[in-house]
Amino acid sequence: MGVLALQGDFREHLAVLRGLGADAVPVRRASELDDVEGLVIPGGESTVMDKLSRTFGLAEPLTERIAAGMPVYGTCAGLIMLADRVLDAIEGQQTLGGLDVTVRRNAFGSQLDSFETDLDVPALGDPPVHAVFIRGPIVEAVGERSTPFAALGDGRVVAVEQGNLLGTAFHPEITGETRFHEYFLDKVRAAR
Ligand SMILES: NC(=O)CC[C@H](N)C(=O)O
Repeated sequence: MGVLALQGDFREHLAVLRGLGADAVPVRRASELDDVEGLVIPGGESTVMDKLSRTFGLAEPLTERIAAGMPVYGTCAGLIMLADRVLDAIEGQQTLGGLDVTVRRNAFGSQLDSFETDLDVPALGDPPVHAVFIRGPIVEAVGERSTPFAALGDGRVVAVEQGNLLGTAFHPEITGETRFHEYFLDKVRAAR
């Protein structure tokens, strides 16, 4: 398992994955990407992650691996990196793409930039997920190829799935929640 380690909270993801028994390694260059079967893209700042991934020559191989079916789980900025379309992006911001969704960056406005809530995630069962949003995005439009995975009480989509891709607008890696990573590791095993 790889965790994209250019920027953001990659250490937290490595810790959760290792706690689940996965052989998890940081990925900072294209040669390291060749060695992994699945990848987590952490939370952080999507604009910075975008620039660094292009500077370090990772953007192209990442896009190719995603298109070839590598399982990828993106949290928050990682979800933005996976989205095919981004609203409120900065000028010139690019994404890796793959997820047929439109996300809006920093969607919760200044007062609610960060908040926590209990979220029902049908695919994960009980109990509800304690979800922490930190200047998180929202999924404004779910395209034909992707499916909502979780929504807020008002119906706004905050997690999506599309084949081997999974994205959450919040951060399970910082709350002791392991079910998303377990669900994702199952995808990685199934893709072998
Ligand atoms: N916690 C996060 O990952 C924040 C995402 C950040 N606001 C962005 O646009 O990339």
